[in-house]
Amino acid sequence: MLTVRAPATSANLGSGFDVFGAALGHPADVVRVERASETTISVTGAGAEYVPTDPAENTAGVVARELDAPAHIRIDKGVRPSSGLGSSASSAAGAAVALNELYDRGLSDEELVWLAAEGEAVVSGDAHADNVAPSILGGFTVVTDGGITKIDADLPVVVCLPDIVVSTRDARDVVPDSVKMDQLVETVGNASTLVAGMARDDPELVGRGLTDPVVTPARAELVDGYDAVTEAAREAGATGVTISGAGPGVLAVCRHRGQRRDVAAAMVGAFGDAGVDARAYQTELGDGATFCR
Ligand SMILES: Nc1ncnc2c1ncn2[C@@H]1O[C@H](COP(=O)(O)OP(=O)(O)O)[C@@H](O)[C@H]1O
Ligand SMILES: N[C@@H](CCOP(=O)(O)O)C(=O)O
Repeated sequence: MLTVRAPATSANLGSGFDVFGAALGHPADVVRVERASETTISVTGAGAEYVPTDPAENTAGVVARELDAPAHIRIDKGVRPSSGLGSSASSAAGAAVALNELYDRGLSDEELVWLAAEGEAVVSGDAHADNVAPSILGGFTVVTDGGITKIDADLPVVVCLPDIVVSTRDARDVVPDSVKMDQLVETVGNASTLVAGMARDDPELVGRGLTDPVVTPARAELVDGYDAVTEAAREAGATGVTISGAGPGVLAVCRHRGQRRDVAAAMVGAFGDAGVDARAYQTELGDGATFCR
């Protein structure tokens, strides 16, 4: 039996829709695999009751099928589904890394990213790889058709998760079909600023680069209290705030680790004022999938 811990992730980071992603120090899914003649799946942990155990519908089961690696797969969810924290991607990433080793397939990390993205296609309708890439590789990742670039950034963050559900599939439906030239120029500028910030471990630049004039405003409507939470996080010192992935999680970048407590309390409080229960993860950019003993 093999066990892999695959971290939660925050995709998009505002200006990098379907391109940017970051691995979080916590939470994470733990995926255990054992050779079998047919794939079976069992799920425990956060939101387990909402995760399908039919291998054709579970992202980890799809990975096992694509890799022709049947297994008993046990998933302990640290990442609640429909969170905007790459819940479905963590299971896909963990399964891809674990099954590649279990069956000695010899795929590279980049090949595993494209394989795990096939699992994502069953839940969101698109094989977007911006969650599975950081969950496998760690750090901050840039995914394009041409390949994957990784930066090992050191960045304190808070991710606040309200007690509401936004499915990635629904949140993709509200993304505008086209952008205006001034929006394109602003997005390219912000995305470039963010990448420079990641390369320099500079939270001011990363925070500035989170701003996005197209996708985030459209999706903010799906997250009750989003504007107030954003303002509260900024007042508590965050350098920038955006929707994590497709939401409803909200990501805030902090100047230093000691600031995370105040930012987390401000965000949870603002959600509370909007009548929404929430919890906050005080974390940082972290490692990709790792084998456990
Ligand atoms: N292994 C899995 N873990 C979590 N969700 C899964 C898994 N396999 C399939 N799903 C389905 O994926 C959906 C959640 O994925 P998604 O909407 O992308 O949320 P998130 O933003 O947390 O990734 C749910 O409908 C869930 O049933
Ligand atoms: N680029 C995707 C990312 C979805 O992330 P998730 O954590 O909400 O699954 C999108 O924005 O649709």
